[in-house]
Amino acid sequence: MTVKKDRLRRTMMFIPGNNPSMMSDAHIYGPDAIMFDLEDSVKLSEKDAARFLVYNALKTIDYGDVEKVVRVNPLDTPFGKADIEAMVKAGADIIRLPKSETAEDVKAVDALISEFEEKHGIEKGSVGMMAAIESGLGIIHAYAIATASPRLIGMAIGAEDFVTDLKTSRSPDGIELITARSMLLFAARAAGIAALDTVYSDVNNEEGFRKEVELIKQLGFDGKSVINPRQIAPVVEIFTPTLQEIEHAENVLEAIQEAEEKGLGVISLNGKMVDKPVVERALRTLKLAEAAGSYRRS
Ligand SMILES: CC(C)(COP(=O)(O)OP(=O)(O)OC[C@H]1O[C@@H](n2cnc3c(N)ncnc32)[C@H](O)[C@@H]1OP(=O)(O)O)[C@@H](O)C(=O)NCCC(=O)NCCSC(=O)C[C@@](O)(CC(=O)O)C(=O)O
Ligand SMILES: [Mg+2]
Repeated sequence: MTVKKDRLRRTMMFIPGNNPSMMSDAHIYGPDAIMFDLEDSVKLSEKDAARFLVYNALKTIDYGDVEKVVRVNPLDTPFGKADIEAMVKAGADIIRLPKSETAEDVKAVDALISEFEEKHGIEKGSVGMMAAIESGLGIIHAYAIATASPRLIGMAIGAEDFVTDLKTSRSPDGIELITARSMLLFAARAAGIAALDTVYSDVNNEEGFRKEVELIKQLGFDGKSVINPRQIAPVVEIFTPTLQEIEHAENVLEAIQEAEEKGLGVISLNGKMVDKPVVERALRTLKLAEAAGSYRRS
């Protein structure tokens, strides 16, 4: 079995790897994925303990359908290799590499995952990967990174580190991130993998959060990392097609069927042109609605 590339990944909720109470309840809040963090939310003195905690959580807690992602430490730290071995052995679905800057960074992790799959009797190729880009150099290499391993299910931007690298800070409208978000998105789409947005750190600012989710959805992202259960519902709401959008998509499909019966490739629906790309978008709307459980194909 290879890793499932096209499942819903609207919300990936970070949990600090040294917080057992969050680990035991996280799936109850209904994220699409849980992202256990062994990297920046865990201080150096707790790295080994956090790895052990996450290992045990993966081995003993039934997270149901929620995807289990682990953000490991980079390989240029003393923890990266041990993190990867423990998480592959524990049954993580996806290994997330932070601060990816080159295709070689991704290839090195891919090779270790292969080694540990074999060593621990895990099905070859079944552990997926995500690469997080958090620097200007990473963005410059985005397409090479996106195509560096068949294990990659997606690529994410890590905005807090990224703006630090840029020598700026995050603003309410996110102007400093617009080019990087777009470049990451182009690379992900060209490689056929998911594009996942970064965290919004001001958890009490729901209005600002919603604005950011609407922006990244409009740009084309597939989902967003969240850091708190309160951030899950707004993302799901914004990423789930509305009844009006579902109805419109159905009307588009009916209209194009009518066009085909008449031997036409283009037809007008309420004064607007319906052609192949419009049909593709309608199909995607219905697929998203179906995956979100708000639509069933008749
Ligand atoms: C933000 C805050 C402190 C707020 O605390 P608060 O106390 O105000 O939370 P409350 O809302 O009061 O919690 C109500 C109930 O929910 C429970 N609960 C809360 N959060 C939960 C959760 N995440 N998972 C499960 N359960 C949770 C809580 O235990 C309580 O349960 P209970 O007591 O039973 O009622 C807290 O959420 C938190 O620590 N978040 C995780 C932070 C984290 O992981 N950061 C690292 C990743 S970012 C990074 O590294 C940057 C990056 O790399 C990112 C990139 O790459 O994109 C870059 O560069 O940008
Ligand atoms: Mg970061």
